[in-house]
Formats: sequence, C-alpha cells, structure tokens
Amino acid sequence: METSQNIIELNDVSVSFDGKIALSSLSLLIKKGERIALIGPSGAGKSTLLNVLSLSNVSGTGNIMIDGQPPSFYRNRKVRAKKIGVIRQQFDLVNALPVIHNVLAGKLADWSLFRSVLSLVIPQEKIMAEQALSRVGLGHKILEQTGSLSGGEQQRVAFARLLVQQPEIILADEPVASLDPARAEDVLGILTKLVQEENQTLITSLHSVDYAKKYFTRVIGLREGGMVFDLPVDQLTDRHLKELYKLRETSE
Ligand SMILES: Nc1ncnc2c1ncn2[C@@H]1O[C@H](COP(=O)(O)OP(=O)(O)OP(=O)(O)O)[C@@H](O)[C@H]1O
Repeated sequence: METSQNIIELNDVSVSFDGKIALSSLSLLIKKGERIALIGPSGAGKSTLLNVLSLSNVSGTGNIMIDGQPPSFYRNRKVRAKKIGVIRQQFDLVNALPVIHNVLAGKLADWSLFRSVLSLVIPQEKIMAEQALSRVGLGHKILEQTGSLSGGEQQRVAFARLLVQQPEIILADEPVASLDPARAEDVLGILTKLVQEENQTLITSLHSVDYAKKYFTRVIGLREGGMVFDLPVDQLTDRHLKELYKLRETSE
C-alpha cells in the first residue's frame, strides 16, 4: 500500500518585509518524493518561500512542520542538515580549495570540528567523494581547484556535496539561472535523476516553464506572494501561464 506521508506542511504562512507582503497566507502540503517547480514573475515570493522552508531566520506568521516536527526541532545544525539541503545559484563553494574538499563539506555537520579541520589536509572519506563525483560525471576532476571549473561543473560539485550530505529534502533556488540552455538542461537532468535515485523531495524555483514541465512532477505558480495554481505538470495549460505572468494593467 502506498504511503502518502506529508514531509512538508505549511499552514497560513505569511511573510512581509517593511510592511510589504512577500508571502500571503500560503498553505501547502508536500509529499515525500515530489519534485516541485515554483514558477512566477520576479518578486512573486519564490525565494522567500524557499527561505521559509530552509528554516532560515525568516520572520513571519503561520505554521510550518517538516516531517512532522516544528522548526524548533531542527535548531541543531546536524539534525537540520540530515533533513534539508540547499543549493543556491552561486553554489556556495570555496573556489580556492580542490573539488574534493567542497564535496566533503557535505559531511561537516556530521564531523567533529577536529576532523573537519583535518580534512583540509588529509581528505577523509575519499572514496565517498569519488563515488559522489562519479555520479555527477566529475570523477576525473577530484583534485582540480574548484574555481577553475565551469559554472555547470561547479553546480555539479554542489550536487556531489549534497550526495555526501544526504538530506531528505533539497531546496534549490534558481539552480540553472547562470547557465546556458544546454548546460542548464544537463544540470537539471542530473539533479532530478539523483533526487529520484535517492528518493528525495525536491523544491526548485525556476524561470523556465519548459524546464518545469520537463523535469518536475508538480508546478506551483506564485504571484505577489499568493498561490495562483498548484497542479500536476500535465495539467498546466497556457491559460494558467497567461494568468500567472500577465502584466499588471496600469491606470494610464
Ligand atoms: N530581505 C528582504 N528585504 C526586503 N524585501 C525583500 C527581502 N527579500 C524579499 N523581499 C521582497 O519580497 C518580495 C518577494 O521576493 P522574492 O525574492 O521571494 O521573489 P522571487 O519570486 O524569488 O523573485 P525573483 O524571481 O526575482 O528571484 C519582493 O517584493 C522582494 O522585493
């Protein structure tokens, strides 16, 4: 029998900055294994929603439960890192270090400080890093300086780091925004394949509707902090998209 456990539950979540609404009374249930694309015009609240889900210090109102637990349960970095992994557009890699160290940084939450510092000299768990890098097609670049890699390769290093971290939920904010279309497809293809292999839950903000349709199972349209639609990808129509992206009528 299929279990339909909600790994994320948001109830009536609102966030505003200086009185301006960024998220407005958002309620949302997300099941384990879903691949969700957040789409919508600039300023719609996509990044704010991802920040809320990452349990960053976003102040707002409403209720959040991650795998049945409130945010306070995840205050400990180790506990949080096992549940939630984040990929950002700028990858958050240390450019001056070899690739292997950036990949093993995925283990930092597990390791003692001593071991983490030691890993800068004697790479620990090298096999684990090698395996993760092979899975993203970068097994041959393990000792290269991270900053010398292309943008697409650096994003793959960030994925390898997540393979080592093994969070249950992956939040990705515009992971392909800085890549050309061929590399963007390549990177999204790898990310969504890994997520399926690992049975993880993926929530990604995207500007491309085509990528949302091709790589994700569910699409949520946000506009001005509110939800315009929440659909399985195969039910998304041009009418939904027109409504989502329409330019605001001016009074002129
Ligand atoms: N730290 C902040 N301080 C003030 N206002 C903010 C802050 N973060 C977001 N906002 C505002 O909240 C609203 C939602 O922004 P958000 O970045 O979540 O949108 P987005 O959909 O991710 O946009 P984009 O596609 O351009 O990245 C916007 O009006 C934005 O200006």
